[in-house]
Amino acid sequence: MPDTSVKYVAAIDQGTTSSRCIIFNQDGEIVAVDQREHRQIFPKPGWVEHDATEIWSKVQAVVAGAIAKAGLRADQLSALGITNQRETTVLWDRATGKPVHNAIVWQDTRTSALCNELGGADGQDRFRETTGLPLASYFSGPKAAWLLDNVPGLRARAERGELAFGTIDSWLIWNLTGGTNGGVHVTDVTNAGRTMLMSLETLEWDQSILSAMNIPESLLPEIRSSAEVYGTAVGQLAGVPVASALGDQQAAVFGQACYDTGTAKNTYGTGSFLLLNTGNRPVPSKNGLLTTMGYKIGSEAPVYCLEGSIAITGALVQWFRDQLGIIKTADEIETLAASVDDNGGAYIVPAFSGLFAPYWRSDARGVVTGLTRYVTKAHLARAVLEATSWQTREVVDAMYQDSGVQITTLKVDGGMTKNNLLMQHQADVLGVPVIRPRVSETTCLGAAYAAGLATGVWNDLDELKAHWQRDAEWTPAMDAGVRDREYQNWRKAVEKSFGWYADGS
Ligand SMILES: Nc1ncnc2c1ncn2[C@@H]1O[C@H](COP(=O)(O)OP(=O)(O)O)[C@@H](O)[C@H]1O
Ligand SMILES: O=P(O)(O)OC[C@H](O)CO
Repeated sequence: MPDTSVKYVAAIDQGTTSSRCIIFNQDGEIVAVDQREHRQIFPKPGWVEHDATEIWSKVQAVVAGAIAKAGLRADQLSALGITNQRETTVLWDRATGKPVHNAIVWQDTRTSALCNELGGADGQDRFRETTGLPLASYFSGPKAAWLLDNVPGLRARAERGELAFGTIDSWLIWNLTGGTNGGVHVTDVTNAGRTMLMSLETLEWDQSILSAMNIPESLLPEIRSSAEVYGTAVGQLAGVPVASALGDQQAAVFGQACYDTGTAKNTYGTGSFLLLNTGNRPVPSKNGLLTTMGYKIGSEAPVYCLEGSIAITGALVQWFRDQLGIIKTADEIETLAASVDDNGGAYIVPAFSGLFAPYWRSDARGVVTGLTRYVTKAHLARAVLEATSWQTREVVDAMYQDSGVQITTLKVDGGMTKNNLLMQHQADVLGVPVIRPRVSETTCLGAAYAAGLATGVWNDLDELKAHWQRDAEWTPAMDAGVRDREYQNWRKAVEKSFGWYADGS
């Protein structure tokens, strides 16, 4: 039976491949977890969609599952926090509550040509000063513009004020708080910051970008902080304050207690996202990173981050398993890779949908290079894992060049961090210790923390920081000469991936 004197906070993590709900107690410990996958829809090469209605059903199911497993009633939850896959774009009809098209997922490349067109003479940097982002198919604004221009009737309906735009946080909050029956249409600064429509300075929609992309403001949600009560849930969570929203990578920053300027975390999932807290001012990037929001607690000053977004890391392990069939489970890759001492000279650059940070090359495609007859599947298994650590090394180098901050330890989380060989290689190629916390579900934890701060479950960041505990640490052991030589090889391999896809779409 749950302890009735303890306060509980629920968090929903709506991710790219699955949704989960985790309930935490006041010590930040997990009480119950429920998780469900949703369909990945691939209508054409490079296109990736989700059914937002299916996502909403799965979210309701995992909330019910987690509450049941915890043996709690909704009225025992002090708050609900939301964290989500970022950039994925939903348009829905305000009157019916139904999406007007499948959601366009962050990985979808259909807007590459539109982005090239929008860039004009300024190219990728046209909106960078205002938004911190290079023009790339990754972000939501061009996805919304594409829908308005390509789905018959949508532009007229949007101009009549009949439609709503949202990233997944907005879609969930609107539904959780009543949908067509009074649902609130809001987003938080971390999600709004990934649309390429928000100014990092004012934290408001930027009129000149809206007009350049031809997006009516009436579509857009109100931008709020990441930790405040947006509304009260109805339905199975009736009465629970919906009290936080954070993009999943920013939620991991919050859950990893990266509250001090100069602290960083890397989350290793489908892709990997390394965020460095740069304090209360945005730091512009000249080296292929994103300047992005970290979080904003109520009326406090916003915190900014530099981000190195890597599109494919864990997804390369999935490809090795599912497309090549060399391993049967993701865990097997460690045993196979450990059966040899090195990569045998082979490198794999997983530019499956171009390369994100620090290159932003939509013309890149994957390469396997350095092959000789000596190379076995075990060497390739190593090359798969090393692709993750080398890509991370490149974004860490870019962080240093942009911010002058030399990362002295790296906090890590996500599904790949259970791979010891990978984590050791990561420490080796960065030359700094890599540390994993005891609660590895840092994304949900961050959303729960923010919701709990907004509702008085926790008082301040110091209290949250005290919950963080080390679980495992890997220290660098590689000879510096070997490391530098291998890094050069990696960079040569990356160059070979450029220019494979001529029109960049
Ligand atoms: N033992 C392992 N070694 C390497 N990669 C792994 C291992 N176990 C899982 N993965 C990878 O981790 C990813 C899943 O991590 P997760 O944090 O759940 O990702 P996401 O939230 O993006 O779905 C998958 O891409 C999978 O291939
Ligand atoms: O859902 P994830 O964990 O793959 O994260 C996706 C990122 O938010 C994309 O920007």
